[in-house]
Order: sequence, then structure tokens, then C-alpha cells
Amino acid sequence: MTTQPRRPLPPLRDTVRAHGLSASKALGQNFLFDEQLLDRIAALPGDLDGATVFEVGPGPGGLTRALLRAGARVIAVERDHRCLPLLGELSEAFDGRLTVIDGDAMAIDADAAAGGPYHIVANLPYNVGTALFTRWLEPPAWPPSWRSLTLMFQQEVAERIVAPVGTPAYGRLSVLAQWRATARIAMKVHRSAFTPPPKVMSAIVHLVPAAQPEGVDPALLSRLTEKGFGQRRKMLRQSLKGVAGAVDALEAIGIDATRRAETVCVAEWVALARVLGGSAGG
Ligand SMILES: C[S@@+](CC[C@H](N)C(=O)[O-])C[C@H]1O[C@@H](n2cnc3c(N)ncnc32)[C@H](O)[C@@H]1O
Repeated sequence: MTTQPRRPLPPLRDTVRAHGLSASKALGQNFLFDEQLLDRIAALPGDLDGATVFEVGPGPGGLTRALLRAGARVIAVERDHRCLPLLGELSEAFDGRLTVIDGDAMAIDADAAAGGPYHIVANLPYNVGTALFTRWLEPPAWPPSWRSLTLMFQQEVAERIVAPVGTPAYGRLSVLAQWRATARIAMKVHRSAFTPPPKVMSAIVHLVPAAQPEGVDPALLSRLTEKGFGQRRKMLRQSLKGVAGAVDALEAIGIDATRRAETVCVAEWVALARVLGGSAGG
């Protein structure tokens, strides 16, 4: 069910013009104005009627409008003060279903802001996109409070997230995403859809939490993959040398220490973190 605003809203481009907003490169601003495309993006998480959505970087509010039309309650964090008056008007038009937090998404606890289960939907600013993504994937407790992530990235980053073992794009992001979640590229978005158009293509990744394998410390897995893929051309016995006990643990689970990180599948990374965590714990 879609939920229309109290009164018809002017087209996004007109609103942006009326507020004198121009895209700031420093804030990673590339805006989407095509409302049909935005409605398709807002449909990716499934039925949002009555659901809570946390959005990072609403900017002029194109995606926000689409989420509100889909019936969501939206909590949006925006760092650019110039967008706040326009977002305030949007909140009013949708009877207060939009709450805007004036601040830096890196400093906001999304779980606390949402106050219950929620979805995360965002056209992420490239400068903090990966840092936010890894943070959402690394909480000690699992399943997380978020029910899905629907995130626009540069296509190259999106491909790294879903990459299978042994492919050039497979790396730390692939393991961090795939050990705890099911990830897929839900939509590719041509650079010409943005104002201004970025240099590269974009893609939207959709993730839902999966059952977490037992007995694995996310911080340890994160450290192992950081070391392993930090020197991806080196053998594991070299790249993991700095992690106490890692080389012995490789042997214990039958992973040849002359292999390289990109040949180690997600289940093997998980097994390594489990064995290492167990031995470190006693
Ligand atoms: C790629 S634009 C997307 C804008 C809008 N959602 C759209 O799709 O047209 C990224 C937005 O994130 C905002 N932003 C950048 N860094 C941020 C941060 N650390 N915390 C919150 N918002 C941020 C920018 O000001 C900008 O509005």
C-alpha cells in the first residue's frame, strides 16, 4: 500500500532549486531525482508499510520520499545542514513519519535511534559507505536488530561484497558480508541516473541476516581477514604471521599454509576463527 503526502509535493528538482541546493563533492553528494527508479529501490526491502527504516544521507530526500510513499516510518541522518529545511517540510507533508537527525552517521547508534526492528536503506556517501557497512555487519550479538540492508555502492564495491571465492573481487568485504548474511546485487544503476553523474557505475546490494555459525568471534574473524587480504598475494603462513596461533590453527583444520587468502572460502575462514578463538580462550 502506498501512502501519499498530505498535499502533492513539487517535483524533486524544483524543490532542490527552490532551496538553492547544489551537490557538494566533499560530502559525496550524487542525487537521484527519478521517482520511478526511487520507488523501485524502496520496494527492494519488501513490504515497508508500518516498518521502520534508517536512512543515511537523505540529501534532498528523493529516496526518503519513496520510502515514505511505501508507508515506512523513516529515521534519517544527514550531515549537510543545507538539507534540513527541505527535509523538515517533507516530514510535515508525511504527518511526521520522517524524523531527521542532524549529524554524522558514523556517530549515531542506529539500533538506539530505531528503538526496535528496522531496515537500513541508503544511497551511501562513498567516503563512509564501507565503514558503515562493516560496522553493521560486526556487532557481537547476532541476529542484529536490522532486518535487511539495501545499500547503493559503487558497482566495484558491490561486486566485492557478493564475490565468490577465487575471483579477483573476493576479499575481506566478501567474507565479512557472506559469513553472517545472504547478499545479492539487486539492481544496477547507471551513472547517468545521478545528478551530477559520478565517474563510475553503481549497484544496490541487498542483504538479509543469515544464521551465524556457532562459536565465532566477529572481531577475530575481522582481524584474520584484514591480515590475510592485506597481503593477498602472500602465502597464509606469511600474511597471518602477526596473529598469534593462526599458523598452527591452519594446520589443525587442514588448510595448507602455502595457500593465499583469495583461495580460502568463507566456511574455511569461519573454521579458522572458531579454532583460533577456542584455543585463545583456553
Ligand atoms: C550519495 S548522496 C545521496 C543523497 C540522496 N539520498 C539521494 O539518493 O539522492 C549521500 C548523502 O549522504 C550525506 N552524507 C555524507 N556524509 C555523511 C555522514 N557522515 N553522515 C550522514 N550523512 C552524510 C550527504 O550530505 C548526501 O546527502
